[in-house]
Amino acid sequence: MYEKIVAPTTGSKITFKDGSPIVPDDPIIPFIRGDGTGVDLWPASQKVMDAAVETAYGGKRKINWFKIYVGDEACDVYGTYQYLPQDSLDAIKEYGVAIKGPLTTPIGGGIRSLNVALRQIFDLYACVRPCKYYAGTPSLHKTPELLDVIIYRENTEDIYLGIEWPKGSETGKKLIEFLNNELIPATPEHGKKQIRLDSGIGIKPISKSGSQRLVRRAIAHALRLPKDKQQVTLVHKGNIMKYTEGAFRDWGYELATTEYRAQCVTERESWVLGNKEQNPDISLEDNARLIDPGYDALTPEKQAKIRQEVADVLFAIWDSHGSGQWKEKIMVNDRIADSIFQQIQTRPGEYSILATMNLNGDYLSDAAAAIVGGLGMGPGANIGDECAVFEATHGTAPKHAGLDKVNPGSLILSGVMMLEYMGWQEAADLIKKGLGAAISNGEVTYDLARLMEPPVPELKCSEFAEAIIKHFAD
Ligand SMILES: NC(=O)C1=CN([C@@H]2O[C@H](COP(=O)(O)OP(=O)(O)OC[C@H]3O[C@@H](n4cnc5c(N)ncnc54)[C@H](OP(=O)(O)O)[C@@H]3O)[C@@H](O)[C@H]2O)C=CC1
Ligand SMILES: O=C(O)CCC(=O)C(=O)O
Ligand SMILES: [Mg+2]
Repeated sequence: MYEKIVAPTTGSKITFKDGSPIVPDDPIIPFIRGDGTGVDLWPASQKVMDAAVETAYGGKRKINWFKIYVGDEACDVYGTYQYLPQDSLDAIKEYGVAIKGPLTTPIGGGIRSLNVALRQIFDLYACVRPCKYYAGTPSLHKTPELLDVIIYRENTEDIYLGIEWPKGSETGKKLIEFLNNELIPATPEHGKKQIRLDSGIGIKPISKSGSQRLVRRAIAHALRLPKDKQQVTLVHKGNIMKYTEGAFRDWGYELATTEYRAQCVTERESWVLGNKEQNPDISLEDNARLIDPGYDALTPEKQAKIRQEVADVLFAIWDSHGSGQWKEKIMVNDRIADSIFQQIQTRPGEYSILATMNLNGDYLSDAAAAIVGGLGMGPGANIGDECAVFEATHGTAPKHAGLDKVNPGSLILSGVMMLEYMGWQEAADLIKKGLGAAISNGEVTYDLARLMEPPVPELKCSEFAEAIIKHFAD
């Protein structure tokens, strides 16, 4: 069935039911080693995962690894430019859960990202990136321990749809002329705007269905968190891009207040309810004034709209959410993207799940990882309804490739996410314990060692993996 790869002769397939995996004790899991530092990261990470599973289950459970090829390694095996062989796609489709090291994307070249291709081919629409502090991890931030967020980044549209035309191309020019001469003049709100003829053009589509399935997963995750972390923040730049970023926010709220009506309260609703709880006789107008501090400066039409909003909230959810019941619900709020970058630094403890569109989530996940120790501590997962591929937030870090130097923490923690997704919590917990203990003990790779006070010697990538395993026994 495969051209150049052979599946393990022992082991069984993971299957899916209603979007969740059904995992045998001997799953076959395809893995992609990755380019650049993947040569160092993968062996270290596999070793830690195997040791954790063996220690936790004493042979009753075992992962049967299935080596598949994507990226530079694939070209060695399948031939020039064969970066993404059909064999590898077939294997991921067949076995459902896979894990990968980083893959190179040349900037500006003809090759689209292999990472993005995998996410799109398997419709892995939720890119889940937790950023949590492990005790003892050095950080440039003063209070990294307060940050404990999970980024839910939409993974299939926005810039990931990758529809672009270069400056000067025939199609690009045609599109600009069509926009300048027909569509823009036909849309009065665009006034006399014109696109410069020497522009490159990129399309940024944000769909309602794509946004809502992402937010649905984010809210479902929030429901599984402890009470004090049951919050979903919709991140957007809707003040500037109303029909893409603003729509993402609106569709998020719509989903929360329909499908999850019983479980959710929005921040604005909580203000309306709270105002009435404080003052049961409060008028609609005074309530409106409190939820919108600029109320008195608004036009009568806008004021009427806010009074109507207050009336609607009280009518719809006072019985189910009023008298303090809303405090037991998932809080859904929204923040403008630039503001959230400063908020996770100045108020790290105030956020939990951050639901984002694609590009905002890309930036935000690197920034949040930096707070809790850097890209060596940033795990991730790409989750769809019938497939999941686990991988770190960082890339191939080419200047460090092959030196047995970089921090395997991100890929190992991506393995932890995979084990948790499989329901193998005992093995996942062992790794988290070993990793935490190794860091607390100052047994770390260069990236963390350079931040430690007092300084500690650097461990190699492979030595860090061994230190984690050693600390399983603590
Ligand atoms: N999912 C994927 O496979 C991804 C792939 N990429 C691709 O990777 C390539 C390189 O991208 P680049 O922009 O350099 O970003 P990278 O994330 O690869 O590296 C940037 C810097 O982050 C630090 N870093 C990254 N990984 C680790 C680690 N494991 N341990 C410690 N520090 C780490 C290093 O900083 P320092 O040197 O200061 O210590 C490194 O130089 C590009 O082709 C890009 O497209 C990028 C992101 C994701
Ligand atoms: O595919 C790439 O090269 C970049 C992907 C990326 O930056 C990410 O997934 O965070
Ligand atoms: Mg990125």
